[in-house]
Amino acid sequence: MSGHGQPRPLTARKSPPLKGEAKVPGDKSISHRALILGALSVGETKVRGLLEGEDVLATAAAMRAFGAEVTRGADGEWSIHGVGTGGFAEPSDVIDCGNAGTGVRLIMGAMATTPITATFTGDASLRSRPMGRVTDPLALFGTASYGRRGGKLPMTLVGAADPVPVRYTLPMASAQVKSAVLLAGLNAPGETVVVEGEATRDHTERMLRGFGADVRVEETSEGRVITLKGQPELRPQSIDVPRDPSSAAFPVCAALIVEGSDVLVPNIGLNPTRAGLFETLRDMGADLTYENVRDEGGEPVADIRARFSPDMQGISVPEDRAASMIDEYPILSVVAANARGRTEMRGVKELRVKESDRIDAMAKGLRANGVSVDEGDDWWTVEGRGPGGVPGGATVAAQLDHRIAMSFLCLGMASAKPVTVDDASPIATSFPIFETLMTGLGADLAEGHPA
Ligand SMILES: O=C(O)C1=C[C@@H](OP(=O)(O)O)[C@@H](O)[C@H](O)C1
Ligand SMILES: C=C(OP(=O)(O)O)C(=O)O
Repeated sequence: MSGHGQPRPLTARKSPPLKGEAKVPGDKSISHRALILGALSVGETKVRGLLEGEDVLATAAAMRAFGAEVTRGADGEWSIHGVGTGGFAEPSDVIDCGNAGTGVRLIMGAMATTPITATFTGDASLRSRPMGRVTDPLALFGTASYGRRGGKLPMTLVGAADPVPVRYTLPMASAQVKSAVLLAGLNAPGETVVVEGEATRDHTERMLRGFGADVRVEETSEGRVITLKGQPELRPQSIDVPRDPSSAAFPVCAALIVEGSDVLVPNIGLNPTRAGLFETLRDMGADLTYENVRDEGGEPVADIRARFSPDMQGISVPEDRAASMIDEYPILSVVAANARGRTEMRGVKELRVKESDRIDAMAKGLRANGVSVDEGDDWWTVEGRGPGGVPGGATVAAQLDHRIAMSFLCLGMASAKPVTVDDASPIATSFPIFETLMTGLGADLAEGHPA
């Protein structure tokens, strides 16, 4: 897993035009959920297009540790024989979720209302991230947790023996916290209610319904009120995972900033709770079109075409869009550096508690490559240098963060001098084919530092 081996420096040089089709892997959020809900239903769930990145493979291993049978067929189709709601067995060893915030937080929720004990850990990045945001609402069900100071992993959860249903208002915009509470509510009697002030990705609600749970969503003056009826018998499903918009963001944005590019990224999930980046790029003047828009398995899907866009202007990104593009701010800032004028990103303090402090990581790396960045607690601004105007030439720290590593490699594809990331190994957590895919489009990526 990333962070356990030798660091692997990777350098991106100015790229010739990027051309062709970029088939990105399956959606990470949907992949985690398919494994977890498959493990909580009785019978066999089949999943095609599962993301086979380290984060999701850690969740697959965890589901085995809780008693589900999880296998991969030779054709790449995954099969999960679940144990039913409340049927998780007590794992005989520590659950290592690697780099995955989504994995650990959703699994904590899924086991929290079963009378078993489990201990969770992860890599150095995951061990630095806050877990209190999940264990606080889980305590309301009757779950006890014992972690390091500040609510950090390693952490032991003792599942509630007599869970009570919960009504919880999210204190921050987080689909992981919302999902943990809903998954815990599955094994509590009565109705569990989550209220979210800002809409976050709704894959858990959609997939719970697909598995036969009773989930109601109402828009009220408080926000979205999600009500789940506890103790359903989940029915196994056959799931086709759409390709990940958060991975699509990299070839799309690289095409917008590399002169002469024209790239088609087919079959991308465009759930409105995930598509904020593409709207923002269009607002900046990007040449980006949706082709063949359709509905697949309850999720909107389209092919995205991105062409070199020399006329992009910096904008002030609407704050209420933040949740729908939260993982895309690092790559947006790379596009912003190649646009004209200032791009302002506000209401984004959640970026500080991701795999790295993403405002800090991007600000340091952009400055080192000749881009001016200003930042406050929950905002940052990037001064555009115009198309191809970034000097480049620096090595940046990826800080065990896949999105930071991929963003700076895309920066290097459009900069005057090469850009190096000190360790590209975290990319395998979410986008294991990133290098092959980008070099297939024409990008110049090479191991090591520039000579
Ligand atoms: O629920 C999910 O699948 C995710 C939710 C988001 O995290 P938060 O819930 O912390 O905002 C996002 O950053 C992460 O990559 C995936
Ligand atoms: C924040 C991310 O993931 P996670 O929280 O699952 O580690 C991400 O993939 O950008």
